[in-house]
Amino acid sequence: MHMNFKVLVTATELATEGLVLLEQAGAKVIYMQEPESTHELSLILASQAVDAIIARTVTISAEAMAKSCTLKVISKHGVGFNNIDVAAATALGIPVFFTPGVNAASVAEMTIGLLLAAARRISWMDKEVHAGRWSRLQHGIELQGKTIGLVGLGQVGRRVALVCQALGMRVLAFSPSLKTSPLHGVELCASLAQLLQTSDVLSLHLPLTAQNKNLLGAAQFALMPRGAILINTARGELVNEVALAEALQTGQLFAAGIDTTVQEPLPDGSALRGLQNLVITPHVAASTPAALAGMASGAARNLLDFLRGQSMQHAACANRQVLR
Ligand SMILES: NC(=O)C1=CN([C@@H]2O[C@H](COP(=O)(O)OP(=O)(O)OC[C@H]3O[C@@H](n4cnc5c(N)ncnc54)[C@H](OP(=O)(O)O)[C@@H]3O)[C@@H](O)[C@H]2O)C=CC1
Ligand SMILES: O=C(O)C(=O)CO
Repeated sequence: MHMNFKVLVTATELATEGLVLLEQAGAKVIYMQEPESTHELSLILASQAVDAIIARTVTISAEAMAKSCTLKVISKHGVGFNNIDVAAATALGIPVFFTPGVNAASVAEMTIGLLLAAARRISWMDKEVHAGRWSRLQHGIELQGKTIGLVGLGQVGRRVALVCQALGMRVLAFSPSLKTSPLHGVELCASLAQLLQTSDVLSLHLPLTAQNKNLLGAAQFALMPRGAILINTARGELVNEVALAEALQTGQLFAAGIDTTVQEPLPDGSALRGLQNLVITPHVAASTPAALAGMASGAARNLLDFLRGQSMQHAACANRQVLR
């Protein structure tokens, strides 16, 4: 069915695999010039008849949604929909769809990359050698025989668990809704505190919600064995960044590897800037061609199916009640 409608992508581009689906359906696709600008988002929604948003990382607030009289559906390009005010969308009868699983392999691979880079000080040594210094005294640590604690054991966490087992690590996990472990050899902890106390490495793989903002701060780092490693490819706001910087400076943490920060892009005055034992990437864990294709086509398909009035029974929806 050919339709006449407008889709706003909150980025400067969309992978061809999604774009083709939209264009074949007759959509006019528009983009943002500054993908992190809430101001630009509001301006577009106020001035153009947008029917659907494909949401990347910019905040989609109640105020922004209220600017539009035509918005019918929000389709998250990815998994973590914490940047979307789902309660406000629900009040307006707007469903929020997302695309579980399609980026999990890429995110798990980045998690392992950050873990190895942090444990073996790879990024720091690389900079040293490029700068003409042959520094061989910064010993990294071996992971075999160490314990990794996973907070969240969903699509990403499970993949990370399997690779860590192959590295010879003991794998523990905390996920409140799990009563039995879904993976052979992965032991469940009864509480986050228990996980923290027993983990040489902690890796975050849970969604950000209003309840778990600042899940990790000074008190939680103090519970961990001295010299532990933190990996965060989930969301920056799960971690108090000032406490993280201090733990890295005092040696309470040996190193950290993070792909997400509280504010993105990382602001000039951030406590995290310049720390030698911090490996940091700009929220790109899911930015491989394979994952981008999966997210773009999944997000496009979700909004098209919804606008065509098809059954959304099998689609992942953050506010399924509006579909009834
Ligand atoms: N850096 C990046 O580019 C990317 C980041 N992400 C982030 O990673 C997160 C995980 O992704 P993914 O594995 O695909 O998501 P999943 O939904 O598959 O897994 C999340 C898991 O976390 C569990 N969980 C929920 N609340 C808690 C809690 N308080 N403590 C411990 N576990 C909890 C969930 O359990 P239950 O379902 O029972 O509630 C679920 O098993 C996403 O929410 C997203 O924020 C994801 C993709 C890309
Ligand atoms: O899928 C997600 O949650 C992402 O962060 C993708 O960038």
